[in-house]
Amino acid sequence: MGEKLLYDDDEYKKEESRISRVTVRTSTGPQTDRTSGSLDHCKRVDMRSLPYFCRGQVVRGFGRGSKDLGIPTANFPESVVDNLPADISTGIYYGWARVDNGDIHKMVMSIGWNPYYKNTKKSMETHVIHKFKEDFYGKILSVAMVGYIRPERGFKSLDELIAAIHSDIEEAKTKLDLPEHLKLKEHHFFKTSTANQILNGHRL
Ligand SMILES: Cc1cc2nc3c(=O)[nH]c(=O)nc-3n(C[C@H](O)[C@H](O)[C@H](O)COP(=O)(O)O)c2cc1C
Ligand SMILES: Nc1ncnc2c1ncn2[C@@H]1O[C@H](COP(=O)(O)OP(=O)(O)O)[C@@H](O)[C@H]1O
Repeated sequence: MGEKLLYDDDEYKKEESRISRVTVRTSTGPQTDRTSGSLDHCKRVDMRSLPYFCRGQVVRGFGRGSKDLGIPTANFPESVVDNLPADISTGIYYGWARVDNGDIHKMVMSIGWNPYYKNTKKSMETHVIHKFKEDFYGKILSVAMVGYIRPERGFKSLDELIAAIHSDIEEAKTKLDLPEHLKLKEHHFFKTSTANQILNGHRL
């Protein structure tokens, strides 16, 4: 299951044209890496490409999120990852998330190969900033990615990775309180039933 964007009406068309404008500018020159403060040849994400909306069923990952990091991350299936537009860069994003038709919560998401763990498969992993009573494998996760935080990085220790994720969570919490981000909680995307699904733009 790999649903991208689901709308029924004109909103859908408007949003679809915006999605097709998604761009990531890759700079060839040196620029400041916001997380380390060092000069680095890194991808600069054009914020105008966001928000990006997607939806899919939560599948099992390597089980490290809760065990190693104390930060559970819900994984999207391959079909969702493989259908990301090429111009959505890997890296760490923040936004809004909803499990099935539940409440909308703040979230942070990592897209890429988890350089610390040297994964061979690209993944999209969402930490929902909320304490759930139980796991939600198999449920439908809807996310609106609204802002970019930083590129993925390798770390010398697990503690450094954990500290970086906690700092991402704090940044997400603050940024998502901005009016332009708060209004996305009311977006039509979150009002559509998860039962009404479109797979990569085609109604199922
Ligand atoms: C906000 C956030 C930032 C992350 N940043 C990195 C990173 O910079 N480098 C990295 O290797 N993994 C990063 N990760 C991914 C974690 O390593 C990953 O979620 C963890 O390995 C759990 O994977 P699992 O769900 O497959 O068990 C990040 C995850 C989140 C939620
Ligand atoms: N706040 C949360 N954010 C994300 N997932 C959560 C949260 N609370 C519970 N979970 C559950 O934990 C799972 C992720 O745990 P994790 O240890 O990272 O395992 P996995 O590698 O299988 O994804 C999610 O799929 C979800 O069912």
